Amino acid sequence: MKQFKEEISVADFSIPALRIAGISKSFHAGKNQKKALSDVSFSIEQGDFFGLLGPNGAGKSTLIGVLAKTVTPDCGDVSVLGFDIRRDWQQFKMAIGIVPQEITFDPFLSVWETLRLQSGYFGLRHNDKWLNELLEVLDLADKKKESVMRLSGGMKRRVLIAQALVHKPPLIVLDEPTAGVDINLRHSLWTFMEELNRKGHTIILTTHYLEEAERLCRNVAMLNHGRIAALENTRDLLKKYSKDRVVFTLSRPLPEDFPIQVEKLQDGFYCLNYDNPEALRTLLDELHKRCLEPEGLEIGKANLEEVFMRITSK
Ligand SMILES: Nc1ncnc2c1ncn2[C@@H]1O[C@H](COP(=O)(O)OP(=O)(O)OP(=O)(O)O)[C@@H](O)[C@H]1O
Repeated sequence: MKQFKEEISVADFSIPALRIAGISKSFHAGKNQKKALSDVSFSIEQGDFFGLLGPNGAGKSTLIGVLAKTVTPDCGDVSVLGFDIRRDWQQFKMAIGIVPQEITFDPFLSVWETLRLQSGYFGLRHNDKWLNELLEVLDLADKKKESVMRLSGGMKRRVLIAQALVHKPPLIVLDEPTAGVDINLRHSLWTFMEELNRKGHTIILTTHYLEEAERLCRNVAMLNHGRIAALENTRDLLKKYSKDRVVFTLSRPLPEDFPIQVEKLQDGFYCLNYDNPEALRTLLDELHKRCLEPEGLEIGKANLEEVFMRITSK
């Protein structure tokens, strides 16, 4: 992935990149009412790489819809870099770029025309230098004149990203940017997002690929049934809800008086969850003392998937 030439200008760092306060939203489906968001509040600092996670139907897209002003909340306030979504809509929309999940383009336009049109939406007339740089960075330069509808799925996704960045928004929201994308493109998109973040953009990422969120996001919010179920630094969350574990196999059963409490998974298979790597050394020493050398040993690291399962099954 190529490097950006231009850095973005940053605002007063004491102002949150995004502030969401008391957002609720219900949808009417016939006689029934579905509460998609219930009193959701959180703030994201400038420069953060933030994961918005949650199972299907948790309310992520509804929240992004609120940011895009395609969903009107029943109550609550939203501001980006201090600009209120209602009072300061012009500044708000200049400060945020949303990469939607759905791929929708005008089928008759080329890549270049799509980006020019989007620039026009923001009133940017002399934007060609930046648009060319975006095409270059996203490896789309040779597709400039091609009709967007003729591009492959992965290329279309890149155009969606370029489209969201035409006005160099300080806050970028990526709704499932890697859904259905092959592993090579996924890796290059990660590099691209990291580069944007390094240049000062605040990034909000929603994804169902939890290893992706674990790798990229410094902080995460987990939504569940429209409520914030966890809001924390990713590493702290891992420490709190997930443990490292070792699964080991023995040819003989563990003696009843074995001093360490381990879980028996099935005959010959045992598991120990631990916080401190010292516990693993102690386990191996105790096994060794009893001439019980493990035949197999597999170490698993704490991961966000486990945290997610615990929090969302509560
Ligand atoms: N326009 C709508 N009319 C009625 N119900 C809706 C509407 N939009 C969303 N919902 C409901 O609100 C809830 C939250 O949906 P939302 O799409 O925000 O979840 P999500 O976390 O984005 O899910 P996914 O991961 O599947 O994209 C769901 O129960 C959904 O059916």
